Order: sequence, then structure tokens, then C-alpha cells
Amino acid sequence: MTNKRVEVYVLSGFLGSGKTTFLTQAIDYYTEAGRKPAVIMNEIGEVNLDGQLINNEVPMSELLGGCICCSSRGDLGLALKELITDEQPDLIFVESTGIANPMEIIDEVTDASLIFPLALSGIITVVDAPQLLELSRTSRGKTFRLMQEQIRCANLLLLNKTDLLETAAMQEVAELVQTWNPHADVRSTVFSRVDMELLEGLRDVAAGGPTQAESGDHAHSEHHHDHSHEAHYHHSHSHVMAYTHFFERAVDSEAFEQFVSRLPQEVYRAKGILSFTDTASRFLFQFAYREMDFIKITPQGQVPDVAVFIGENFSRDAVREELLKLEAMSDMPAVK
Ligand SMILES: Nc1nc2c(ncn2[C@@H]2O[C@H](COP(=O)(O)OP(=O)(O)OP(=O)(O)O)[C@@H](O)[C@H]2O)c(=O)[nH]1
Repeated sequence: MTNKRVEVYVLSGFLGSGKTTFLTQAIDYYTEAGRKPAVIMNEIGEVNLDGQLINNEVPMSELLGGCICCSSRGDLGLALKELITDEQPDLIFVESTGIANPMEIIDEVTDASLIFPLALSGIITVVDAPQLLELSRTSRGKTFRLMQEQIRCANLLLLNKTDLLETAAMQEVAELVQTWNPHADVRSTVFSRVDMELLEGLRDVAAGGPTQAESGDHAHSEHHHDHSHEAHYHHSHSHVMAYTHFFERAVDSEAFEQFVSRLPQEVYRAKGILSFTDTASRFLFQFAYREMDFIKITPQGQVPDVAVFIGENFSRDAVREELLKLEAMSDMPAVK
């Protein structure tokens, strides 16, 4: 009976670090190996855009419009139960929002494992290595502390986007991360590519190794702290905000690119699905840590033209105004 427990992997990492990039590869790996993966995705925006990148044969449950760690306790447990009952997967990946504190999620998964046939098998944190390095040199703010927390609880750490770093800088990030979490298996990655067999080895650690034992204690004490005192940073996501824009009209691709490149520094993540007046295909657009990326897609199901902007204390109105101006230049209707 105990062998039949569904393996649950918590995937954490700051916004845009490469979690979905990792997830698509993990899904391919397990599907090819004849095992059935399922996914729970949590997005702070009102639509799940990352889900578009996931093979539509993979059972997926969505927790939208908020952060797992702030939404009512039990939502994640319920989603896990439903997936297990309805789909009988072999393993489940829980992709948290980039702003979630994984401690709370670990807490919920372990709570659920008391009642349902599942086991927390690994905590994988994807780190945007260049971003962490810059933050460690320049700021000690909330984002930095959240990243630190996400790194501390992992048993597999992917130092991602190393294609954007020199060797010396890479060394600096690796050392930093090692001091915060000496227990984790740390790997440098480009586009989150890693030998997926590593995941198989995580189970032993998660089953009672130092990382999990520490995280467990931590989760409980932090949790207690949150509810009894002034909101702790990871529970007050008030500094992080999102604006979701549903398009009425398709916009010009170049004008849109220019608009994205002019976004204020405070907007550190944006993504969307768009139709352009000057392209035949629709595009999934990504903006993370000031880098822009457009991928041609044919969305599954009915997905409207939409873009989500995530950042700290930026003006939603200003972003909206700019987008409305772009829309005003077009007479081609958007997909709604
Ligand atoms: N240069 C570079 N870009 C990368 C790498 N890994 C991922 N990216 C890009 O970074 C962007 C964000 O990647 P995602 O996998 O969507 O990140 P995420 O963590 O799922 O993002 P959220 O769901 O918003 O938190 C995409 O445009 C990726 O193509 C990398 O190693 N190097």
C-alpha cells in the first residue's frame, strides 16, 4: 500500500526563473518513461498562460487569481485529492507562483499526505542566477529574502540562466547558494536542462533528510509567527501586484515590443497570449528580468488575447493607458 503513494514534487523559484521550462521537460521525461505525470499550477494572474506550454494530455489542475500560500488553506490539498482520485497519476508537480513561499506549500502537501496516498518527494527550486547575483550585490529587499527562503527549503537547486553569466560570477552565485543551503544538490543549468534521473534520488532526502526536517520545523514556526504578529514578508504580498489586461483589439507587434521595452523597472515579469495586426500566428509573449521572448503558439481551448504584468508598486493605470493607446491604433478585433 505505501508503495502506491503518488510522488509530489514542489516546484518553486522566483517569477520567470525557468520553472515552466523545467516542467515541460520533466513531463516529457516521465511520459516517455511510461509514467503518468499530473500538474497543479498556481498563478497570481487570472489566467493560466504557462498551462499553454504543457502537453494537453497531461491532467492539470489550476489554482488561479491568488497565491497558494495566501489562499485559503486546504485548496491545494483538495486539488491534490481530486487529481489523485480522478486521474490516478504516478506523480504530481505543484508549480507555485514565483512569489509563493514554499514553506507554506510544503506544509499543505505534508498535511495532505496524512490523509491521502501521496508523499512529498522533492522540492525543486529554480534560481534565476543572474538576478540573484544582482540582488545580492545591490539590494536586501523582499524579493531577495523570498529567493533566499525558496533556496533554503530545496533539495534540488537549479542555478538557471547560466548562459547569461561569466564563470567567475557563476562561482559567486554557487557559493552564495551553498552557504544558505548546504544540503541541496546544486546544478548549473541553461534552460533548466538537467538529468531528470536526479529527481529519483530526491525521495530519500525528502523522506527524512536534513533539508526536509529543517524545512518542516521552519514551516511550523514561521506559520505560527505569521498569524500571531504583524504579517511576515512572505505573507504580505501587498508589495507584489499584478495587472491583467484583456485586449479588445489586436495590436501592432513592433509597437508592442517597444511598449514592453519601456516598461518601468518595477514591472519584473510579464507574459501573455496575443494576436498581432501584422502577423498571421498568435504568440505567447514572455518578459522576465528585462528579457523579451515571443513564441508562436496555437492555444488549446478558448484563450483570449491577454497579458499579465507583475511587479512591485507600479502604476496599473499607466500600463493600461499605454495598452489602450496601442489598441486605439488598430481596427482588428482581438480574440475574446
Ligand atoms: N537566457 C535564458 N533564458 C531562459 C533560461 N531559462 C528560461 N529562460 C526564459 O525565461 C523566461 C521565463 O521562463 P519560465 O520557464 O516561463 O519561468 P517561470 O519560472 O515558469 O515563470 P513564472 O511562471 O512567471 O514564475 C522564458 O522566456 C524562458 O524562455 C535560461 O537558462 N537562459
